[in-house]
Amino acid sequence: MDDQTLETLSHNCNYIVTDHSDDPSSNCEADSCGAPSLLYNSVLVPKIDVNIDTKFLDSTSYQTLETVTRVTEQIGGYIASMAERDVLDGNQEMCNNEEQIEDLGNKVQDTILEQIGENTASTDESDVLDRNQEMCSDDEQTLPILEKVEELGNKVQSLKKEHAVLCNEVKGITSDSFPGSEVFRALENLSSEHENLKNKYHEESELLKKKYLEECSERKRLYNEVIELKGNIRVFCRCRPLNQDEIANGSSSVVDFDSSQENELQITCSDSSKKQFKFDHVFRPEDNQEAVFVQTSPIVTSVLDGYNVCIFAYGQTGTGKTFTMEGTPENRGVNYRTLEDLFRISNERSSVMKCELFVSMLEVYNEKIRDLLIENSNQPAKKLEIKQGAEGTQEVPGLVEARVYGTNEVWELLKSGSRARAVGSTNANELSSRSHCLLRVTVKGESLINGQRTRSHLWLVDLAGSERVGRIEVEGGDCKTLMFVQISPNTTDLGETLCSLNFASRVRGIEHGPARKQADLTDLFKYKQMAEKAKHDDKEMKKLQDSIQSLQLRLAAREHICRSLQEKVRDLENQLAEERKTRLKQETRALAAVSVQSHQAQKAIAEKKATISSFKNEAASPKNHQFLAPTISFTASQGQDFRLPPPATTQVLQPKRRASIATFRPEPNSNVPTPLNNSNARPRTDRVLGRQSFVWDPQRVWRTSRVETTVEATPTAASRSRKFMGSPPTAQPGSWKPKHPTVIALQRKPLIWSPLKLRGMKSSRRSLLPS
Ligand SMILES: Nc1ncnc2c1ncn2[C@@H]1O[C@H](COP(=O)(O)OP(=O)(O)OP(=O)(O)O)[C@@H](O)[C@H]1O
Repeated sequence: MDDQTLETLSHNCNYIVTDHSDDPSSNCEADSCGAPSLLYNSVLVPKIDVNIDTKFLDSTSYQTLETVTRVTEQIGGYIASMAERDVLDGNQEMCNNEEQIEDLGNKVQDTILEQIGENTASTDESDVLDRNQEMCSDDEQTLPILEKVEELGNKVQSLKKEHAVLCNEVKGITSDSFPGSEVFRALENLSSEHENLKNKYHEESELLKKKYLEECSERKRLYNEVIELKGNIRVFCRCRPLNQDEIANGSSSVVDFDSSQENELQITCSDSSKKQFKFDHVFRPEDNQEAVFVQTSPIVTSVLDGYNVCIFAYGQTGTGKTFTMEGTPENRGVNYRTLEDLFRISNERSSVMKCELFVSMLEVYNEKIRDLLIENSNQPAKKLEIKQGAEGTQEVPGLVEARVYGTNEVWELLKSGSRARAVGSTNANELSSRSHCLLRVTVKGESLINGQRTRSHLWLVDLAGSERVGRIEVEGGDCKTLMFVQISPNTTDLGETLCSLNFASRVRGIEHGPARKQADLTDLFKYKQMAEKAKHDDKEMKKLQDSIQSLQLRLAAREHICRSLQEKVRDLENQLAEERKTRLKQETRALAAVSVQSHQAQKAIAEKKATISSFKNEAASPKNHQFLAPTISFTASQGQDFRLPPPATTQVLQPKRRASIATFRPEPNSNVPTPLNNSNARPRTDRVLGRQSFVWDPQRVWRTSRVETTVEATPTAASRSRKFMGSPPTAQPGSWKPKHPTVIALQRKPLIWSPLKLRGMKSSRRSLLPS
């Protein structure tokens, strides 16, 4: 193929090779030219787009292109088939295919070139030229075909290289790289082993956690014990050096430190006598701030353990209280070092404890409290007061609490507090001598292991000059206290030095109760309030229950009374009814008896009359006139008159009525008060009647007695209730026998008229009633 032909072809053909290997989204979809790209087992087979403008190709070239497409498809097919097979086989296949691909690539290249060459040869030159001209006018951008072919060749080469690399990679992949059933089993074993280990680890970690907590509390306890053994009030004495002026004035020191006697000092008095003082630690003039803090820090650690701590400096003006507590930027004092230490320890414990630090600063001057951080918070001045908080702690409500995160911030706060302190007076030194400066550090801690919360305070106090303070009250509180007694060695300050040392010795002798660990009091207070409320509610409930119980008892008693009253009413009503019945019966029977007797009497009288008339007739004869028949008059209840012979007394025969008498009889062995055994209701003895009667007291009857009738009580009533004593015990209806003498007499002895009896009546009161 000559250059011209190639040039012509380059103008007529547009043959673009596009590499899609960077496109991760490419997949097995074939494009318009049928060149597939494959993604298999993370091996990206690059997709080749061969875009040839077919309008410039004849049928042969077109066939060639088809061949190329087919070949490409074959390559894709090989790769696809390789993908479908086992990787091991695929690996081998890949190696075999490598050569095939190479051959095919060469074949494709040759075929294209050959076909293009043939095509060029067979094409009419003039036609090609025409087309070339057309192409030039249509598309100036078309690349020469040779370049394209070369490019394609390069691509094929680079693909080969890539393929070779991939093959090597595939070779590296052995069957062991793929999970077989054994691998799965091993994995399962591993996973179960892992699970067991996890559980074991969890158990062990729980155990360790528990042990850790125990150890922590033990450490705290022991630490606290050590502090307590040292004394909850510890007194350190610090003597400042003689200053330049004093040295210049030739002043000498009155304080002696005996190196053999640690923690002791001697004061040479004006009379040359020596006074010895002993403290928990004695700092000499040459001891620096660091040495002071080494002794101070153990007590500071207690704050993080949840204990309240108070460190204060006491002493004459100019003895170094402020120097010890605040210090200078070069020689920082206890305040700064304490906070530094708190941050350090809280950071060390950060994995087990969450700590928040807050700082407040106040000044007590002329018995007024001034918030020294108020200037920072742009808040108006408030009247602050010390109040007794929950659990007896001293609180200052409304005091600014600044959260601090680091020592730099603390230093800034301390400086601004000191500035605020100085603002109040034109003479800062004068003010500092008269006022107390208090720095409060609040530590809020929360254990990340058991969630226990603590809230403790560290008070760092720089007191006013001791000579200005009338009296200091050290109260039996629950915090660990450290006092710095500051002294001057100067002879001129001897008096004040002795005063301070004496006071400090007394303070050291104070027996302080054991410090208590401070829980977060806000929660505690809340719970305490709730507990108190619950207690109060319990009490109220108990009271209510008691009153309900007593009301129930009263109600039951009243119900009982009511029931017994109802019972009594019923009994009395029954008794009354029975009595009425009995009385009615008695009267009826008595009347019936009287009527029978009167009837018999009438009959007898009629007989007697007949006898008498016959007797009269007999008597009419002279021999019989010696006897005078008497006249008898007798009045019966039925209105019949029985005339008795004079001078006999006429008596009206009436059925006698007898009222029932109710008596109260005590139950045998009964303590129930009755009219008989109750002196208030004792019955009067009716001597005339020979019976007992009583004064009726309805109330007593209802309350105490049982109503009983005497003999006259009805049998039914008696049988119903044993209250009716004296009634016939076996009385049955109809078998009852009257006891009324008249009735008995009338029943038993029928009145039979006899003149013989009339004779006996002359001298006595005549009666038809049996004696
Ligand atoms: N141990 C010391 N070493 C070096 N200098 C000291 C020491 N103690 C105190 N001073 C210095 O003595 C001076 C007075 O100290 P400072 O102001 O702390 O006394 P103070 O007791 O706080 O007085 P005031 O009661 O008036 O506030 C300061 O200049 C301070 O630097």
